[in-house]
Amino acid sequence: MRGVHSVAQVRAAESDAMARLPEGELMQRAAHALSVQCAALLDRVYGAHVVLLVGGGNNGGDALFAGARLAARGARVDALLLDPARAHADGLVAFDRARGRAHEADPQLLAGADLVVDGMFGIGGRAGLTGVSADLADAAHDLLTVAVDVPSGVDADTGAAGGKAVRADVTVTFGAIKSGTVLGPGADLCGELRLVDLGLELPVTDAHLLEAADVRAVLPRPGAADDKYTRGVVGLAAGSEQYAGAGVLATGSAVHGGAGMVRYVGLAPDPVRARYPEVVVHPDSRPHDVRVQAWVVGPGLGTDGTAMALLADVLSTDVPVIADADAITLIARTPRLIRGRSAPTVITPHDREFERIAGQPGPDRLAAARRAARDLGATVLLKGNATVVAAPDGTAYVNPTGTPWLATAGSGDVLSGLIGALLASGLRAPLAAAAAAYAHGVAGQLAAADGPPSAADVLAELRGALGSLATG
Ligand SMILES: NC(=O)C1=CN([C@@H]2O[C@H](COP(=O)(O)OP(=O)(O)OC[C@H]3O[C@@H](n4cnc5c(N)ncnc54)[C@H](OP(=O)(O)O)[C@@H]3O)[C@@H](O)[C@H]2O)[C@@H](O)CC1
Ligand SMILES: Nc1ncnc2c1ncn2[C@@H]1O[C@H](COP(=O)(O)OP(=O)(O)O)[C@@H](O)[C@H]1O
Ligand SMILES: [K+]
Repeated sequence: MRGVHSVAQVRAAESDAMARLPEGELMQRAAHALSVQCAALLDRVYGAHVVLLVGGGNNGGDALFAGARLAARGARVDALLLDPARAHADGLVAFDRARGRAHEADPQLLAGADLVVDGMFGIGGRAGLTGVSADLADAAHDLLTVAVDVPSGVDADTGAAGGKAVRADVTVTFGAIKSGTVLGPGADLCGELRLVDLGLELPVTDAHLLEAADVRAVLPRPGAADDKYTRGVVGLAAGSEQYAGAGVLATGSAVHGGAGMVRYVGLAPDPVRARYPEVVVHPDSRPHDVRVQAWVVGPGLGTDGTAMALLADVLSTDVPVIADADAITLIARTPRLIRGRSAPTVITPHDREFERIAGQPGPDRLAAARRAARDLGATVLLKGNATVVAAPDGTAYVNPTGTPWLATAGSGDVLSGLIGALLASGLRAPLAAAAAAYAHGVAGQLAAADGPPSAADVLAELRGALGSLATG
């Protein structure tokens, strides 16, 4: 797991480091690392044409010092100054000395560049570019682009990008992973994120970026002493006559997600029975009558009185519950159903479901998920590109896997079933949700490799995804 930090935390650590170190040392470390990364991206530094986009803050200073190093190695380096009067003075001197050429910002000067270095705005940046900075971002669009610290136009805390932002191939980020580089549009706009260690002393953080090794460490593996019950039994209260497929997908995902046994008490048992003979179907039982270690409730359940009664029964049990889809809509009407639970609850809203249960998520998705988790006393998995999982105590995980192809009907049902299987294995709720999001994202990527995937295709890749994660 890699720690994710806020801009305020990074600024505090930077000012501590600056108090200890000679003046300018931090920026030199940043610029050195940046120039090394830029050089590695060029076939050859000597003779390469590099264009720097230089803002009026320290982000521009980093770009100028790095550009000076590349110019000293024989690159032809042009710096386009957004605001010549405010360009970093020492950086400009170093750049001049290395025979770099500074110009007023003109998008036409980007033509033919081998590499663009985006040093317009860093952690001082706001979401969205306008005017000449937007024109420069447009002109750089099809060129190999390295963002300095954060792509310009991306809010370094939230990842929000407003209208226009730089789309980088590589982002060289300094000292810490800022939340805006792994969340929201920022996660995508960064391209490949490369962290440079500046020797900052960062505070312990409760936000984490998941890695494959974290998932490997928690995925359940049956031992010699296990039987189907000790591995964990999942109960499914999903599917209805109208939405039978959702029940089938969520159930299938629990089956392939590693549960020892799956029991079904939903409202459309026949298709589940037909598709998954290994599932134990209890057509006339209520949740309290069957023994499980975790419940999945909601996908395709409907929102009528029967669905509400089934949901209330599930939530009145004392085992972990993952509530999705229609269950979220129903819980939004009666939040006390989950507030008073003794066992953990996970809810997995997309934005519209989140809005029903906790108001608009807004641009700060990490803060929104944390607020809802604290308020509801539940683990909240807020879906989207870079899914966020927040626990009631504020611990949060950001998932880096997945693909926009996952935005297909039923793919959320696959996620629910997998979370259920991991909860039943005894994994703590926030980790179960986060590990499931990671594996679901990998399954989505595998499924998308063969062409546009359906939710059934994602489900079909789940075993492969879990297998490859388990073995590394
Ligand atoms: N501290 C250190 O020692 C180290 C710092 N380092 C580097 O410093 C960077 C932070 O530098 P920084 O604080 O100077 O802010 P930076 O991001 O350059 O620019 C802020 C300026 O831009 C403007 N502006 C912002 N967004 C805008 C927009 N969308 N559209 C238009 N204007 C916009 C904003 O204007 P304002 O909001 O004030 O009106 C303000 O004037 C950091 O990311 C790292 O690269 C490293 O060298 C390591 C050592
Ligand atoms: N733009 C996107 N990029 C990456 N993943 C996405 C994007 N949009 C949605 N997803 C993922 O697709 C899945 C969709 O789930 P959901 O909306 O619940 O679908 P359904 O209700 O049809 O099953 C979630 O895992 C979500 O994180
Ligand atoms: K930048």
